[in-house]
Amino acid sequence: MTTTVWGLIIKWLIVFVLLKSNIFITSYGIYTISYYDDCHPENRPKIIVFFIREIDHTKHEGNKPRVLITGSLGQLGTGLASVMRKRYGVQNVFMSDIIKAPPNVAASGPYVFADILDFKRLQELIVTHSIDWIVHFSALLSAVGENNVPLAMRVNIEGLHNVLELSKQYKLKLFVPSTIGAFGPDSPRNPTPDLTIQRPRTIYGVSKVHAELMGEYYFHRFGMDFRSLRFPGVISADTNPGGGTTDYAVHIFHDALQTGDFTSFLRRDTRLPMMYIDDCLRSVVQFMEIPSNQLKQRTYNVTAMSFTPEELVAEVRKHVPHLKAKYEPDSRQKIADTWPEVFDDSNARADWGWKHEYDIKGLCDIMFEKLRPVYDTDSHPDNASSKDGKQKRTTA
Ligand SMILES: NC(=O)c1ccc[n+]([C@@H]2O[C@H](COP(=O)([O-])OP(=O)(O)OC[C@H]3O[C@@H](n4cnc5c(N)ncnc54)[C@H](O)[C@@H]3O)[C@@H](O)[C@H]2O)c1
Ligand SMILES: C[C@@H](O)[C@H](N)C(=O)O
Repeated sequence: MTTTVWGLIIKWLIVFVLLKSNIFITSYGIYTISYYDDCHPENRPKIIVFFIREIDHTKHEGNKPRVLITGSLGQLGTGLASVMRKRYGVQNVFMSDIIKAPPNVAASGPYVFADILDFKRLQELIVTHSIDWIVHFSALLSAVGENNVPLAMRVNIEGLHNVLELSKQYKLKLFVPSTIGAFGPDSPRNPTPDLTIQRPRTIYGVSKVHAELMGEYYFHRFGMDFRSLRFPGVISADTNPGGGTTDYAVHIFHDALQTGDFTSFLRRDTRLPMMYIDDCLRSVVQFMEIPSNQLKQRTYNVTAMSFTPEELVAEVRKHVPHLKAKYEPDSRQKIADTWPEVFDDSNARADWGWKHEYDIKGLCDIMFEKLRPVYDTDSHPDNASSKDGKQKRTTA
């Protein structure tokens, strides 16, 4: 007999022994199988992969997860959809939001309307498209939330309740990002660990602590696979920030290239944790693919660097030496003064191998590499985006 036939016989003998010994046929075993079912193939133990192949009932291309991203037209969603589509297949990742998608996004893969406050619509999408994971990005950020507290309560709190209930009902894996804004003036600020006092002073922060606690409750009470990462300020070139306290760290790059004049809305010495978007998106994918039993917590801090506006100006001047900078703190200063200065993400690094790639120098290099062509080649400064879809600065 050939080696292949012997291999098959040995494999089936192993399955037979496993079946006989009930290792995977208990209710726990079935749970384990469905759990591994939505893992990336590389992360699956080999025997279970083999066994799943025999009983696989999913119709998804290559057994990849089907993902719904809410609020996907914001700063983080478009990039995450692109990363996940490369990994899981274009047709397996559904972008959704309440605004009309720009042509480049509409042409890039499935995009659907979904108001996070509309439970039935979300339910319909989950059932129709056989969704396995939700990445819940819809939110009003810190500064915008303070300007419209009732709306922030609806979107950030009621919206969360909808995705929690649906994830429980349909046994989905749910990712909800949290933030440095989930801490407050009573938290240790340098460094801020995962587990400490959380008494935020913004509706945004309060809604994120609520999300962390509700998600962890659903995990312990119902076994729902809830996961959350607390992000620092995220800095991106391809998309604009959505109205947060850390937005100055994106504005500076556009201002340096557009006018050479930058006004920081935070004081020169306000230190905040930050991260380049590629690190942020990589952390989401890596974290979502870690087997559930390897996670010691459901909510982890992640970060890459911490700097002040003055330190960022110094680094940006290495690329644009003529940059003029002023510091005119506004209402966002009060928020920043209550947030962590340095984030302790040692648990994420130890438990699931989180590692950032971009420090402040790497961040500035990549931001200028991406944004220079946008400002150099486009002769229409009022256009919000260049021909390749890269965004010019549009927010105040
Ligand atoms: N960007 C950051 O620096 C940062 C840092 C920490 C955490 N986060 C979190 O990551 C997530 C994504 O952040 P972002 O920067 O992309 O936010 P963003 O403000 O850029 O985008 C939020 C999106 O939510 C959508 N939205 C608003 N109301 C909605 C509704 N009723 N139904 C559906 N969608 C609605 C908006 O249209 C928008 O596209 C948020 O939960 C945010 O709290 C972001
Ligand atoms: C830090 C983060 O949550 C967001 N960029 C904000 O400033 O609101």
